Amino acid sequence: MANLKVAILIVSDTASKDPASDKVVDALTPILAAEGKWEPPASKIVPDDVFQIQQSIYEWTDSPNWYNLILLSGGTGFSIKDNTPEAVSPLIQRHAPGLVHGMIAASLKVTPFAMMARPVAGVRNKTLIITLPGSPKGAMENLEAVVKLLPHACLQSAGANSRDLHAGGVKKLESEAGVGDHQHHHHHHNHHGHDHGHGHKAPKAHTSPSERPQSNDPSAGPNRRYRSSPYPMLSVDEALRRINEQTPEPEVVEVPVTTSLIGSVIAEDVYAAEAVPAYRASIVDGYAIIAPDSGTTGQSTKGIFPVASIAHANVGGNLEPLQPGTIARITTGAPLPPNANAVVMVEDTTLDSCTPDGKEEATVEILAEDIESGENVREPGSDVMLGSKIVARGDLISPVGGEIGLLASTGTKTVKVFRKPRVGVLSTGDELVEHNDPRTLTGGQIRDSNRPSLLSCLNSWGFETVDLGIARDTPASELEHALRDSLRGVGRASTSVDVIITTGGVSMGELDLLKPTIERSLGGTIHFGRVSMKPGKPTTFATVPFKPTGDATSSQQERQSKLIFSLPGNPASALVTLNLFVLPSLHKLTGLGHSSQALSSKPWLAPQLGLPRVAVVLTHHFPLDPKRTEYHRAVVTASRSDGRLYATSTGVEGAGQRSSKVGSLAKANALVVLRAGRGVGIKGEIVEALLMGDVHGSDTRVIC
Ligand SMILES: Nc1nc2c(c(=O)[nH]1)N[C@H]1C(S)=C(S)[C@@H](COP(=O)(O)OP(=O)(O)OC[C@H]3O[C@@H](n4cnc5c(N)ncnc54)[C@H](O)[C@@H]3O)O[C@H]1N2
Ligand code: MOO
Ligand SMILES: [Mg+2]
Repeated sequence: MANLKVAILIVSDTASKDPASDKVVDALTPILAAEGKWEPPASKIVPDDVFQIQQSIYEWTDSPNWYNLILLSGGTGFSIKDNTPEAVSPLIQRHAPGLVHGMIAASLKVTPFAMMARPVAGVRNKTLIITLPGSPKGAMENLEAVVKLLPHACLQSAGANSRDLHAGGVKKLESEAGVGDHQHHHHHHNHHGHDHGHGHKAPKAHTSPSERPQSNDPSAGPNRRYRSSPYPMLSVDEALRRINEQTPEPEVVEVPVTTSLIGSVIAEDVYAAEAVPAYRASIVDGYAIIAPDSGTTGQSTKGIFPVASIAHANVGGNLEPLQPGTIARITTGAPLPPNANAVVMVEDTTLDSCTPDGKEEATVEILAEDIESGENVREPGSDVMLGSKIVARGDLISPVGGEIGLLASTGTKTVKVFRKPRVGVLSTGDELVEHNDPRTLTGGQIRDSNRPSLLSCLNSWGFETVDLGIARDTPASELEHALRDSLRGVGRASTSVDVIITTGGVSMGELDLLKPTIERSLGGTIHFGRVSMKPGKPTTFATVPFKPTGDATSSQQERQSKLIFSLPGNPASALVTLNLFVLPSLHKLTGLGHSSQALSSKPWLAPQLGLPRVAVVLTHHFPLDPKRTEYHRAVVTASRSDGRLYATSTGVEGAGQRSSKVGSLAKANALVVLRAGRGVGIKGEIVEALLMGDVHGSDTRVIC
């Protein structure tokens, strides 16, 4: 069955100028067709340009419309302009040297020049990527050497679940993610022309700017940096989906019951080890009596009775059984004496006589006549039954105190919870100065406001944080070392962190080093590098492989891959994206959202993950961004007169909502979600908002 998708990328300056000159697509197509497993190939031609090669690969591996196999042809030789392996290697997550050996071995049987090829093969996401020589003959020989293995390799790379390969869901996902400049180039070229083979051209200096190949290698210098971002622009929904997909399942730890449990999620049902109350207890202050059994009629509880004994709440030891015709004074919570079966409130009695010394009650008159057996008595286990489930897997230990109270009341010593993630926060940039540095700022210096604002936000959510300080842009290795150290738990992070949050350095500047450092130096995978939102467009999310050190038990505590959220440097952008993207991931790591995951087709939107979403009424016009969804900072109040929530901007005029203005978040307790569009969100309109803080009531009429 032909259901595997293959794309061919021709890398050739010549063919990119004259598509008719390409012969490779026509040479490879029949070889694939003969296998009967491949759809007709998509193809595209790009010049020997790292940026364009990588952009094509991203489109075919990182979009919802991904391909099973990418074959690149050309640019694998030794000539100066041959840079296909350099473009492909950083994007490969798992290398496949066996395929490389297989291809070279096959070529060596034909020509010793095979040693001059520099092929690369491996997997990115679910896609197998293989580079082939640029000559049609060489490309055919190499493909033939491995073609039989490819369907199996591709299915395994895709998780061997071919059902979700290209089923209907793809189109749906695509339309959800389909924002911005994401394009497809699936046309098939049937052109003929001369060979654009590799390796035998005279080296040529790239003197004119347009000929300089672009590169994601920061050491290549500013004149070779990307001039448009290679990262597809995702919708917020697709970005959240990828974060959820990459966030590992939470780990289980056993911890003592203390107040530090607050914010933890229970990992294993807890059953009451003790009944509450453990004995028959009085609910009121009064007198324990022997009331007639229910059903018996005509027997009044009214009358004068001697007070035989006293039961206090803190009583120890055994109580004397109550004799018929007598009553026992008792306090709230105290155990009933044996034989007693009801308690009459002190308010329903009068003192009849005292002891001779005048200090004690001798007889008491009960005024109530219809007290029934069981009245004002808590039976053993009637609050919490012995062995009953008191908290369940997935329950959050809230700061309200109810769950901690239940655990404490039943004498629960330890509980199994999901380990809360440890989060490191790193600022990046040469311009940054500690916020409390006493010196006057000079030149382009900026006070580091992101670290304090992000750390305080994370702490308010109850996560353990590590202040990772500032990493300078120069030398570039400082950033790499800061990231490595915090993953390994050395330096400022004395224990390794689970999640790293960085700010700054993710956009298009020549010193914006986060993306290349993660991909090239840490071998990480960038799951997205741009999101169609305002603020926060260059928000970047990556995972980096992590090898735990130490013994087996400690390795159980460690995750195999760690998450990096590289947020934009602009202070408002950093704080908004922390709220929007990082919180749902931390919630999932904490064990939230599990129960609804099974029910929902969109687990990343489970109500327990991230900020609460509510409907608010706009109290004035809000300007809209024509292209990007805006997360407009606002104050939301609850009207006491109509019970609705009202949103007022923290500033719409001038720089009001500018990404550099962290003050747009001062006093804000909500992000109003304004879908891209023309004009304004109209006063009175109801829109979605994400609540960041407490909502207070308002007496004033907010909207007239
Ligand atoms: N040519 C383009 N330029 C920019 C684009 C674009 O698409 N094309 N995107 C813009 C957007 S949107 C944003 S947001 C910023 C993101 O910038 P970076 O993440 O690369 O951050 P930096 O360049 O390092 O810094 C930006 C800005 O923020 C200040 N900053 C950085 N760290 C801190 C901190 N810890 N505390 C306070 N302020 C900080 C920094 O000094 C800069 O002023 O890029 C646009 N450019
Ligand atoms: O996307 Mo940026 O955060 O607007 O300034
Ligand atoms: Mg920048």
